[in-house]
Amino acid sequence: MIVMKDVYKKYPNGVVAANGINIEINRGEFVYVVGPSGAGKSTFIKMMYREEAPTSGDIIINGINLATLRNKRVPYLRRQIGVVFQDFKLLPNLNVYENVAFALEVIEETPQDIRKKVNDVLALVGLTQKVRMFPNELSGGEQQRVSIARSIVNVPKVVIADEPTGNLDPDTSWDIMKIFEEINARGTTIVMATHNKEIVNTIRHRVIVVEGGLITRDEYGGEYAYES
Ligand SMILES: Nc1ncnc2c1ncn2[C@@H]1O[C@H](COP(=O)(O)OP(=O)(O)OP(=O)(O)O)[C@@H](O)[C@H]1O
Repeated sequence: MIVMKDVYKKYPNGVVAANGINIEINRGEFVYVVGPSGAGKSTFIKMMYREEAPTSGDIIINGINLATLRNKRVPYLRRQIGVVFQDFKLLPNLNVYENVAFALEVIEETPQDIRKKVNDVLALVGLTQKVRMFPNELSGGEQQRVSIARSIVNVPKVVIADEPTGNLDPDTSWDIMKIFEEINARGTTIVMATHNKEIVNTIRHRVIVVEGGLITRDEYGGEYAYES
C-alpha cells in the first residue's frame, strides 16, 4: 500500500513539482501516471523510492514512513521497491547474469540462492539464452528485460517504472508490457509513468493524471487524456 498525504515538493530553484498530492494505491494495483511534459510525473515517482524527498507531507510505502526514514534504512526501503528506468541503467561492465545478481549480492544472499533467483527471473523475462552477454551486445528491448529482471529479483511488493517503453519501438514496447502484466498478475503493485497513449488505452488500468504538480484525474480503467 502506498499513501501520499498533502505532499508538496519545491526544488531549490523554486519550481513547485508537487503541490498537495493525496493518493492511496492498494496492494496489487496497476497504475499509470500520465500528464504533459514537466507536469511532475517523475517527481511523483522519485518521491516513492526516496530519490527525492518531499518538502512537506507524508509518504508511506508498505508501512514505512519516508518522512521519518533514516538514511541508513534507505537500502531496506529499496529492497521493497523495484525501479525500472527509461534508459535501463545497466552496469556496462557486467553481463546479464551479473547485472541481476548484483542486486541480490548487495544484500548478502548465499551463492545458491543467488543462482536460483537470478535464473528464475531471467527465465521470466525470456533471457535464459543471453545470460553471458553484455549490455552493449543487447537490443534496447533486451536491455529493458534485464532491467526488469533486476527490479523484481528481490520479489518487491511494488515496482515503479518511469517511462519504461520510452526508448523502445512499438512492438518491443508491447512485449515489455506483457512482462509487466505478468508481474502484476503475480501480485506486485505497478506504478508506471508513461507517454504511451496506445498502451494506456488498450491495456486498461487505473490512470492518474498529473498536471501542474496536482492529480487532476484518477480513474479506474480510464483513458489517456488530460487538458493541456
Ligand atoms: N532536480 C530538479 N531541480 C529543479 N527542478 C526540477 C528538478 N527535477 C524536475 N524539476 C522541475 O520540476 C517540474 C516537474 O518535472 P518532472 O520531471 O517531475 O516532470 P515530468 O512530468 O516527469 O516531465 P516529463 O514528462 O517531461 O518527463 C519541471 O518544471 C522540472 O523542470
